[in-house]
Amino acid sequence: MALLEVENLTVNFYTSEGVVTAVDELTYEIDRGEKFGVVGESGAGKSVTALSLLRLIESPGEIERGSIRFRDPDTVARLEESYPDHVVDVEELRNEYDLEAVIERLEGDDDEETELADNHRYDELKESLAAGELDMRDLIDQGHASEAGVIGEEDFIVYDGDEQYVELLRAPEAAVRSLRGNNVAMIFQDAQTALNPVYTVGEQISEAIRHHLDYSDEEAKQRTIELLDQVGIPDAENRYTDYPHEFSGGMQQRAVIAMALSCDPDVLIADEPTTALDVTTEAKILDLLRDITDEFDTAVQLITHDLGVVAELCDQVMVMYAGQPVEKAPVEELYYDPKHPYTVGLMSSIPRIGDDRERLQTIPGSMPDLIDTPSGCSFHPRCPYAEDACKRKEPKMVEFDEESESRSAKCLEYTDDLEDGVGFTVTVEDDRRMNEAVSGEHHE
Ligand SMILES: Nc1ncnc2c1ncn2[C@@H]1O[C@H](COP(=O)(O)OP(=O)(O)OP(=O)(O)O)[C@@H](O)[C@H]1O
Repeated sequence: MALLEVENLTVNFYTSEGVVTAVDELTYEIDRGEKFGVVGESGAGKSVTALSLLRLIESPGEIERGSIRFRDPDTVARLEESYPDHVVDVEELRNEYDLEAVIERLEGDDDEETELADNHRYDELKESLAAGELDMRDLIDQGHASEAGVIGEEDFIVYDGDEQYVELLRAPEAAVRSLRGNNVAMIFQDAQTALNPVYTVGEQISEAIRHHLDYSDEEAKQRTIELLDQVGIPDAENRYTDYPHEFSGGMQQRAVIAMALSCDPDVLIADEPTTALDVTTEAKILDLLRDITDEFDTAVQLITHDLGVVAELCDQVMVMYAGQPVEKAPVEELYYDPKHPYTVGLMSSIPRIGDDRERLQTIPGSMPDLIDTPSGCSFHPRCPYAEDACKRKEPKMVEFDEESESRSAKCLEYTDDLEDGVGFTVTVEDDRRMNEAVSGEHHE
């Protein structure tokens, strides 16, 4: 069972120009220890997704709906001790409530103005119920059980038989704060903004350790020195008292990684962790991230616009476009056999390490306006293979049986809705892997 499950996550920003849907019904999961890459151009919704996991979306942004479930038995037990009145037993609710009656309660609350009526969710629920596909768990996870008053708005610890998890989106703020750092930590692209220039690097890491763990000053210092050593800071004991400006860019990023790992989180979110670094340092930092997160069995959600970086670190990839995933696959399968034209476009723009040529090709056009996303497939205005159907029909995420279960892509090609189909070919030479990916004749 996955450690982290994100389901139908939708995040809007209410701007003066209109409502920006930055993340749109996003679903994915990450296993314990898995290295999960999230790739896409600027504006795809990668950072908003990451900030949602930490519940750090600020006004005018709002997490509109969805579920973010964190399944770690120790964490469930820890939080249950502090929040014994926020526990839900799904089995009891199944016995107590009739699903149809719960849905009727929602209808009873409804007037024409409500969102539920607006987006036909109520009808969808009824259809799923009629098809025998709806369970109390769905109503809980989709937020309807709390809307209908079946559970409290902050009932976030869920037991269902042997399963147990915390629902981040219903957790009280103090519980979320205890998850941040302890369970889900984040490193940002720019180490300089993460490190405070007026404190020594060592003090800052020690402070993070003391804040989360019950360590004395001396213990925290020893742990910091160990960590600095582990992330490859030479002469860690003496460098403990250095200020951030006395560290090189690569060393600063190593220190930030040490700080993020100091409390042994289950998930580390790394948002473009190597963008500010030169190519050689980037490779070293990615190696370090892989080794050290393997050692601690930490799951990583790596956010980047660069498929080359994903190849260095990740097992699984999700390609995002305009707030939605367009393709998910194990990393090797994605590189050797990409399914979505956007993925192919991204691959074409991977520069080869040591190659000073300009990027081979870039995808023409830019990310659409997220206030008024294009009809049908949101990638169609930029897609070299777009047909009329792509303007009209929104593709579904199609799972592929023939390979691994975790492969899927969102293109009309895979529901046989295209007349000519997508015509790219990808050639990859073994020793050069995906850096030689070449898209078909359509990308001139
Ligand atoms: N504070 C905000 N106010 C309004 N819109 C926002 C805000 N933050 C993000 N957005 C919207 O959300 C979209 C997705 O942003 P996000 O930062 O997640 O993209 P990204 O894929 O991480 O891109 P980048 O690589 O540039 O960080 C943006 O295009 C923007 O329209």
